[in-house]
This record gives sequence, C-alpha cells and structure tokens, in this order.
Amino acid sequence: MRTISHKDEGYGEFVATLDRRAIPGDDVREAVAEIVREVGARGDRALADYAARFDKVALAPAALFVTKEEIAEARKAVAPSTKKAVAASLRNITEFAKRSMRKDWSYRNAEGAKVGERFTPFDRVGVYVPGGKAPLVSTALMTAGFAKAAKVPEVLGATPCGPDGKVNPELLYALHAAGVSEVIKVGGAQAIAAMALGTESVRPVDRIFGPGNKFVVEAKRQLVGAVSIDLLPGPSEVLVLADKTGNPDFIAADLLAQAEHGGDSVIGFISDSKALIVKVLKAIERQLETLSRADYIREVLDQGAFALHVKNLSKGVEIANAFAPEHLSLMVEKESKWLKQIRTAGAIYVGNLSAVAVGDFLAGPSHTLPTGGAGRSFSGLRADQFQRRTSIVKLDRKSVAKSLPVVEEFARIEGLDAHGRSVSIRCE
Ligand SMILES: NC(=O)c1ccc[n+]([C@@H]2O[C@H](COP(=O)([O-])OP(=O)(O)OC[C@H]3O[C@@H](n4cnc5c(N)ncnc54)[C@H](O)[C@@H]3O)[C@@H](O)[C@H]2O)c1
Ligand SMILES: [Zn+2]
Repeated sequence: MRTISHKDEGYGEFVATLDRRAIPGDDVREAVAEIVREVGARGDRALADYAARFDKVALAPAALFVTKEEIAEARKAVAPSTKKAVAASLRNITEFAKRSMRKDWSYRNAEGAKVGERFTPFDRVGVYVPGGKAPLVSTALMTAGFAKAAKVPEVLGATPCGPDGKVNPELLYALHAAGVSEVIKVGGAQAIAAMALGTESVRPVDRIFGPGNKFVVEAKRQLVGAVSIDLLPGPSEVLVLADKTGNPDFIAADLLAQAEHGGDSVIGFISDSKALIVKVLKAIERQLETLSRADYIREVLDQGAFALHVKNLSKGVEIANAFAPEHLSLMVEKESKWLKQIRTAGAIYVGNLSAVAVGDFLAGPSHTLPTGGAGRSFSGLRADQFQRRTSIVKLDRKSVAKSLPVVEEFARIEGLDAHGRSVSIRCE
C-alpha cells in the first residue's frame, strides 16, 4: 500500500493523479469495439466463439439460455438459509425502491394548459451480473430487484457460465427471486452487445443495467444510442476518510473487504492523523493473514491502494470530491459538518459502525454505483431508472387561445408560419 504524506516530496503530483475522469484506455476501447462489431455481424456464432475464448466453455447457439430444468435444479440445491438471506435483502430493496420511484403528476400552467409527467416501466431491460471472479449473488438482487420493484415486465439477465456450462445455482436462484424472465449464459462485452443489438436468439432490450469489469463497462459506453444505460459501474472501490476518532481495526477491515474484489479494485485511505495511518497499516497486515482471498488482496494492495496523510480534513474532503469514489466511509468526530461537504461519492457510509458490506448485501440502496471517477457525472442505480418518462400536454379552448400570442411571436421570429397557423386555426 503506497503511503504518502503532505510533507513528502511528490505529494502534489500524487494528489493530482487522484483527480479522475472515467475515460477508458485505447486498448480496452479497441478490444471492445471489435467484440461489438463481431456480435453485430455474426450474432450467436460470435457469442459462442467468445465463450470458448474467454470463459473456456463450449456453448452451442442452442444452449445460450438457462433452461427451466436448470432453474428447478437451482431452486432445489439452494440452502434454506440462502433463500432467507435473499428474501431479507429483497425486502429492503423493494421498500427502498418504492420510496425513490417517480410518481405521475400534473398541474395547470400560466395559460391554463394541463401539463404533467407520466412514468411507465420500460418494456424490456437487460441486467448484467458479473460472474468472473465471484458469483455476485447480491448483484443480481441489487439490479434486477429494482426492475421488479418498478414492475418491468421483461428482464433479460446475462452472466458468464463456468467451463461446465452451468451458472452458479445461488446466482440463478437470486435472479429468479428478483423476477428475471430469461437468462443468457454469456459474459463480458459480448453479452452487452447481444442485449443491445440482438442476435438470432437474443431479442434486444431497451436499456442495460449492471456492473462489470472494464470490458463490460466500455461495451455499455459504446452502445449508448442503440440502448440507454444506467451508469458506468466498474471495478469496485472504497475511500475511507477519517480523523483520529476512526477505529483502525474497522478501517482495515473495510479496506480489506474492498480489496477482496481483486483485479482493478481501488482502495484508498485519507487521514489527518499520522498515528491512525500507522495503526491501520498494522491492522491490515494482522487481519490479512486470516483471510481466504489473501492473494487477490495482496495484488490490490500492491497496485491500486494508497494511504494519504493530509494537512487537515478540508484538504481530505477536496481530494475525495475530485476522486469521486464509489463508496466513501466517513469516520470523523464532526460527522454532519463533513458529510455535507462530500458531493461526488456514489454512496456515503457514516460513522465507525457503518460497514460497507452491509450496503453491499442488505441495507436497501443498490450497491451498483459509479466508479473510476464516474461519480462526478453519474449516480448509483435507482428504481426510477427503470421508468420511462413521458410528458403530457392537454389544451382546452381557453388555454389554446391564451397560448396563441406567445406562439405567434416564436413562429414569427423562427420563420415557421405553419406553426403559428396550427394554433390560430384552433382559435377561429
Ligand atoms: N461498481 C459496482 O457497483 C460493482 C458492483 C459489483 C461488482 N463490481 C465489479 O464488477 C467486476 C466484475 O468483474 P469480473 O471480471 O469478475 O466479471 P465480469 O463478469 O464483469 O467479466 C467476466 C467476463 O469478462 C470477459 N473478459 C475477460 N477477459 C477478457 C479480455 N482479455 N478481453 C475481453 N473480454 C474479457 C469475459 O467474457 C468474461 O466472461 C469487478 O471488478 C467488481 O469490482 C462493481
Ligand atoms: Zn464489496
């Protein structure tokens, strides 16, 4: 874990690198563009080729979809304790979703016309659930669960299968508990392309949701237009901001939990207390020994991890806002003062007891959150993103007449006399 203090040489340069923009590298961009082109041109055959190449599985075009038998098997195989956990998480998700959904409204404008908005669920959405490094059962709930709450009638799930051609049974169970209507056993950029463009066997969707690795995220970015997307939720990250009241063992535990996602994960720790930083580094070493994914964690600690000693908390907040972390843990004495100042984080966990993992699995807000700096311009996944918004305008005799003078003025200055006429004809 790289440790650097405001007193060190190179501090300014390092802090500048924390001011992020979510822009993919050329190599990822080109690799994904080719995958998208191939799926567009060769459909199911391209999906089978990529499954063989990346997931080491032989997937005949006829075997792309999870079967009814596989779902029934999963239902039998999953332990009652797992079913209970899935239900508990879904219950919180559903309640949270209800409160953030948009409701229809209307009012009469200054001319007396009735104007308003109507919200209806998308007809058919795609939900990507990563399956590369871990079966992210919770991610199935934290995406599809919101689709269900928003009453989307058709949800197509996509997740890579193992070399045996099977999807993890707990993951399948969760997808079905969250109301997914069909599932393709395809992962990566090719899955996103199939859902956006359609293939011989996959009917395209209207909007694509869900997190993934850098290839998945880039595919979503490239396919905007064919579909819309939720956000850019890539490799997971946490930034802890703490003063001397932070609990070093809890902070270490949160950082390790995040590092456990492996690969491109990013973990950061900012504090104005040098003593706390030293304690956290020691606690990390101590706790790491007992964890099963120590190899993944070490990789992350060696690559994307940093501990930053700042002059004061204001400086820390400024850096955190530039960094726009997916998760921000705030462990400070004056909680509400500093909480107000953090603007770009996808989710904020307040206080020593608010473990990020509770939000990962259970709390209610979706754990699908913007990463890589995308938090500046995107928010986390929400139920209202599954709603299509339509505006509605209704005029009567009085309001059409009252609207005429302003319409005629715009029609005159824009040189669009047919526009003016289309309103005056109704006032004769
Ligand atoms: N931001 C969030 O809200 C959030 C939530 C959950 C998970 N995540 C992140 O999702 C990510 C999941 O990543 P993952 O890799 O485990 O699973 P994944 O399902 O996203 O990716 C696996 C797929 O990547 C493709 N792939 C692998 N190597 C490739 C290559 N060289 N070229 C092209 N395609 C390739 C393969 O098709 C494979 O099926 C993690 O980084 C995790 O942190 C983020
Ligand atoms: Zn996590």
